[in-house]
Amino acid sequence: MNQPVLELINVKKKIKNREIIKGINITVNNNEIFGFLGPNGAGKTTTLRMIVGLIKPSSGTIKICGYSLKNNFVKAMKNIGCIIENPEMYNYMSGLENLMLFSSMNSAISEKRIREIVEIVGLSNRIHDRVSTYSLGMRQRLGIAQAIISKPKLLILDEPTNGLDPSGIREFRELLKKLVYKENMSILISSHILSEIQQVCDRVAIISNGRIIKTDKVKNILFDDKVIWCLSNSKKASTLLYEKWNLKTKVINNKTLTGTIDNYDLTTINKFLIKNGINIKYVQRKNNTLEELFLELTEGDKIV
Ligand SMILES: Nc1ncnc2c1ncn2[C@@H]1O[C@H](COP(=O)(O)OP(=O)(O)OP(=O)(O)O)[C@@H](O)[C@H]1O
Repeated sequence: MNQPVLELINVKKKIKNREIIKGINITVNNNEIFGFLGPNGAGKTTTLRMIVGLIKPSSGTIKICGYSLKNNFVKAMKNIGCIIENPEMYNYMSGLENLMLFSSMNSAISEKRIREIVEIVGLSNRIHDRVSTYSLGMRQRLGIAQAIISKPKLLILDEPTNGLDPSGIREFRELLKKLVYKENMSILISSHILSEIQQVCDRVAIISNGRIIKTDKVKNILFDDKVIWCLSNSKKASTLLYEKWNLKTKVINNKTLTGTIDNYDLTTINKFLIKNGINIKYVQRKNNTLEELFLELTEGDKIV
C-alpha cells in the first residue's frame, strides 16, 4: 500500500498568543526526498519540532506511517529518525563506541546492523578513531548513522549542511540519495539554502510567515521555459508573436524581449521572427531558480 510516511493536516501552532504556524498541509511519500524551504523565522523548526513530538500542535493532525502522533505516539515515533539540533556525541569515545552505546538502549539492533550502517554512511575507515578527531561532515554522518540505525521510514534533518564546506555538502547530498534506495526510506530536509534543496530534493514545500505558499516537484518549479531574445526590434517581435500564437512576451528594452514559451517550439518561433524581418543576435533559455520563484511568491522575504 502506498501510504504516505508523513501527513500534516491543517496543523496550527500558537505560541504566546501568536499564531506561528497557520494551518499547514504537507505529505511526504515513500522513497522521496522532500525539501522544506523558507527564510529565517518562517516556521521550519517549529514545524519539525511538532513532527518529532518535542512540542504539540495547537490544532490539526500529524500522522507518521498512518499513526497519529496524538493517539499513537510510540508507534508513530518508531518510524522517525531525526537530527533537529546538533547530534550529541561522546567526543572521547570512538564513532563505533558511540553507536554501540546508543544501540545498547535498543536490543533489536545487532552488531551486523551497526557494521552495515557504518558502511552506508561511509565511516568504515575512521570508525575506530575518537569522535574528537572527526570533521564536521564526519560527525554529521555519524549523527545520521545514529538516527537511522533502527531503520525508521522517515529521516528528518533541520538545516543539516550549516557549517559544512562545499565538498562536505556534496558528499552529504550523495549520502542522502544513497539512503533513500539502500535503506528504503524518505527524508524531510529543511533549509534556507536554495541550491541545496534544488539539487537533492524530489519535491519542495515553500513556507513563508507560517504558511505553505507552494508545494511542487522541483523539476516543475525550475523548468518553465523562460526565453530571452536579443534582437533587432523587440516591440515588433512582441506584436508578431502575439498576433501569430497569442504568445505574451515582455519588452525589456528596444533590443531585448523575454517570455515563457510553454509548449511552443523555439526553432519554429525563431524562424517565424526571421522570416518577418527580425534579426536575432542570440536566444537564451533561462530556467527559473528557486530563488527567483521565492522572490516572486513572497515579494522579497530574505532567502539565499
Ligand atoms: N518558544 C517560542 N516563543 C516565542 N516565539 C517563538 C518560539 N519559537 C519560535 N518562535 C517564533 O516563531 C517564528 C518561527 O520560528 P522558527 O524557528 O520555526 O523559524 P525557522 O523557519 O526555523 O527559522 P530559522 O531558519 O531562523 O531557524 C519566529 O518568528 C520565532 O521567533
